[in-house]
Amino acid sequence: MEATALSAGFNPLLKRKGYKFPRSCSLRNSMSLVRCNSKDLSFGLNKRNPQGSIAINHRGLSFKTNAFEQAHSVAGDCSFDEDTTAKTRSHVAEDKIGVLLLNLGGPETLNDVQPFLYNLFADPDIIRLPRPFQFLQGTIAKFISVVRAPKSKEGYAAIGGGSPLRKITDEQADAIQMALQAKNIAANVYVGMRYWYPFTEEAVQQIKKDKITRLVVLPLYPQYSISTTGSSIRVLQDLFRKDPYLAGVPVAIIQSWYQRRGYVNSMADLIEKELQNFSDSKEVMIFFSAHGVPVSYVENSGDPYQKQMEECIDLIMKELKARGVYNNHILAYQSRVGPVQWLKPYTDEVLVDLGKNGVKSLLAVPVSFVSEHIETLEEIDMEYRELALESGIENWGRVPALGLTESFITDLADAVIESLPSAEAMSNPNAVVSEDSESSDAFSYIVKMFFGSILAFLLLLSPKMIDAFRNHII
Ligand SMILES: C=CC1=C(C)c2cc3[nH]c(cc4nc(cc5[nH]c(cc1n2)c(C)c5CCC(=O)O)C(CCC(=O)O)=C4C)c(C)c3C=C
Ligand SMILES: [Fe+2]
Repeated sequence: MEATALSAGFNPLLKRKGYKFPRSCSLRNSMSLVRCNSKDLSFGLNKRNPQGSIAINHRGLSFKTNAFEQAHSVAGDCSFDEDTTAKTRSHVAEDKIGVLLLNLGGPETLNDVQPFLYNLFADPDIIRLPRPFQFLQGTIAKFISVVRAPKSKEGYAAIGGGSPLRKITDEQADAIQMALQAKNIAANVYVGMRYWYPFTEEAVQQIKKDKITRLVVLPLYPQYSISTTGSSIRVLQDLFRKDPYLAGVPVAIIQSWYQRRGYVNSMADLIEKELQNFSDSKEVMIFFSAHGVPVSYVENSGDPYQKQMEECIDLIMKELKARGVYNNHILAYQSRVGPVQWLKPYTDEVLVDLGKNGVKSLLAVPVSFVSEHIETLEEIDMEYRELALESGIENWGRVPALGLTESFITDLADAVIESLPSAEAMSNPNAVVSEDSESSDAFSYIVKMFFGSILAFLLLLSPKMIDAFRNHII
């Protein structure tokens, strides 16, 4: 896991601070620190419960923890040194802790689809225009969102008329809050979406209202990409810099967590379980399908997404091998949009090739996201399944998203706890992004803007471009 304080975290490539955290921590907090509704919580130390276990039941979810086990080590991999443990303890005692889950957001009704797409394409981390053309971002976003909306609406209509992302993320927030309570950490867990309600701005307002004094930011993307975690953190940075209260709140950002044991093991559990549904389980091709990003992100902007994705798959496969599962596997990228090159190989092309090459059984594993969403429920379950069956694959399976899997939620709670001591206030709230010297030449700027606008509109209106945005299905 990489956790960085807010001031260090916004450009992981340039400003990595080099924090190193253990995979688990030892906590010696008093149980009296647990604050929650007594109906939801029971614990005690008596003859019937000599381990001092704590059971929490809340909205149908339940967690158990062992107070004594916690007192020594949560998972036993390794533990914080005395100093870090003492710091964690003092934060828990003195601070009002908040956890902000960052996610993408999704349209809840078909009427939301076009404005949701507008928000997405208006994000300069999604459509990255050269500086002289950035004033066109809103217009281009409007244009693409209108062109793409009908196709997108079909997809959302096929999964029940809207994205399930808000509901699932709220449930994950509740579950993480309870898992933290089970580990003697009282925290408020907030959800901040990038492109739809509840927006990150709303969550941040609530954090301020609640007078949170220490914040952990946990993006719900296992791997870091400029287009996902990077984009959300940029928004957060702007909000924190502008506000004197927030600028002083110590913040820790967990940039990526695909390498955590709890995550890797939970993924391996799901894959192992799903393999059992095949009669020829040893012959099944494990097909990891990740959301793509344009190649330029990786090659020109240093996006670590592809490297992290490959490492993530290696870790999961190593874990499976350690369990005696030796299936073949492959990684491909799905969901490309627009006319540029995306990370290869493309999921649809690989499925066709595998079918041609005689693969008969295939287990699809969505790996870049931890909730069910349009790309698992529509793109994988419907479109790719159909394509695979047409291409000669006879047995198809799909691993569910991690969602509320207990071992996974518990591990995220551990990640939060481990990052608490590293939280730091923004060190330089007045820092402003330096102006590009290019724009100082006013005349050349105006000329570029004028011809740029004409060129951009000609390009955008070309039939090839319209088709690329309309038909590359997400
Ligand atoms: C790690 C996950 C994701 C990456 C990386 C990512 C990059 C990325 N996405 C688009 C364009 C679209 N994404 C859309 C939906 C969508 N994207 C992700 C995740 C990642 N995106 C999720 C989980 C979702 C679904 C949300 C939901 O409603 O359930 C869409 C809209 C869907 C559609 O039109 O059909 C678009 C468009 C780009 C351009 C990009 C990288 C630059
Ligand atoms: Fe996306």
